[in-house]
Amino acid sequence: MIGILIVNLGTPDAPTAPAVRRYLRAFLSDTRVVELPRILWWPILNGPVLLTRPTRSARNYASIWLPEGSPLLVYSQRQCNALQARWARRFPDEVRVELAMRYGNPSVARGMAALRDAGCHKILVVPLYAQYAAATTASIFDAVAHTLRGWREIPEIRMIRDWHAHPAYIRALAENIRAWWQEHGPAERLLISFHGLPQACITRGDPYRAQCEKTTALLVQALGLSDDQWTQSFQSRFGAAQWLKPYTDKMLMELGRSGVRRVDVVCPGFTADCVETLQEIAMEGKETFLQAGGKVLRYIPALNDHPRWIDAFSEILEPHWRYWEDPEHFAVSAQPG
Ligand SMILES: C=CC1=C(C)c2cc3[nH]c(cc4nc(cc5[nH]c(cc1n2)c(C)c5CCC(=O)O)C(CCC(=O)O)=C4C)c(C)c3C=C
Ligand SMILES: [Fe+2]
Ligand SMILES: [Fe+2]
Repeated sequence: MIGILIVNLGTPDAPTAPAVRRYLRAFLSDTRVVELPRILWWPILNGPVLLTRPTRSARNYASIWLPEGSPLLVYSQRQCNALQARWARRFPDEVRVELAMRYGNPSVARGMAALRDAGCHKILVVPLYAQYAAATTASIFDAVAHTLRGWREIPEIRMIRDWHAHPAYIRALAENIRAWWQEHGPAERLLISFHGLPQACITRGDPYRAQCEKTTALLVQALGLSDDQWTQSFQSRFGAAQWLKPYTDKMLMELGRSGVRRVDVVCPGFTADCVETLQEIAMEGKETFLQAGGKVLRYIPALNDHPRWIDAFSEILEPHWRYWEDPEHFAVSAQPG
């Protein structure tokens, strides 16, 4: 049996300040996420950040919470279930898909143990991020490695690094947007917004910005947009440092002020809708745009568990685990040196 561990960021267990505090403490204690020396960061985290942010954040989560739970968890779980169902039809008893969260529940340790207990000796780790950043992708690798420290027999492991330019991903994004326009009519401007990252991460070598720009270029080309029909920006700034620019909120203000009346926003970096898309863009971003003079802001939903994304995602993942079934791969490594 081959195990597929799909890993997303994580989300609070409840839309309450204590649950958000627990989640933020785990998230923001990660040295991959905040790269400041602990002696500087610890008092800031345990002081202003964890005293004030959980209350405000909990309100944001409450405004988008689903009956089944946090949207990030609900949509990520549906993606896993759909992948599992799809593969169970085509390759009975060959693959087992588990969802894990880097911070909070269900944990990486639990997901790995579930795969081990199901008899998986080969595990493909899939961070749910199309664009690579050390803060997100590499941190998932850390969590997997940390879990394996407690195992005597470790499985064969592969990890997908990113899929920012994969034709199936670009096609799914483009079809998603085209279907939206067919149903709701076209917009004046498409704003393509990615999660931000501190500028210093790029200076230190993260390929994140370049990968976001590549995704945008391919998407715009697939949609056949001319340069005056789209803009790209980065959202979700955190803290006082410089983040990637242009900032999404500033861009929405500028668009509103410059007389653009109708803007559609799409967030290709998020495969599952979450507080950053449903609250920050669809609610807060909309208010910003309208206050600046805009008339209509529409948020185009993420790929979530739409069949066109499950098709594309399985196309992206299959070569990575079916490689284990390919006798040629073993023949190469078995050649006498
Ligand atoms: C898509 C890729 C992501 C990158 C890159 C990323 C970097 C990053 N994020 C923070 C701080 C916060 N992010 C928060 C939420 C959040 N971030 C991502 C994805 C990326 N983050 C997602 C999918 C979510 C949503 C989680 C959910 O529960 O819905 C939050 C928490 C929300 C809040 O309090 O506003 C923080 C904080 C940093 C510092 C960082 C890079 C260094
Ligand atoms: Fe984030
Ligand atoms: Fe946010």
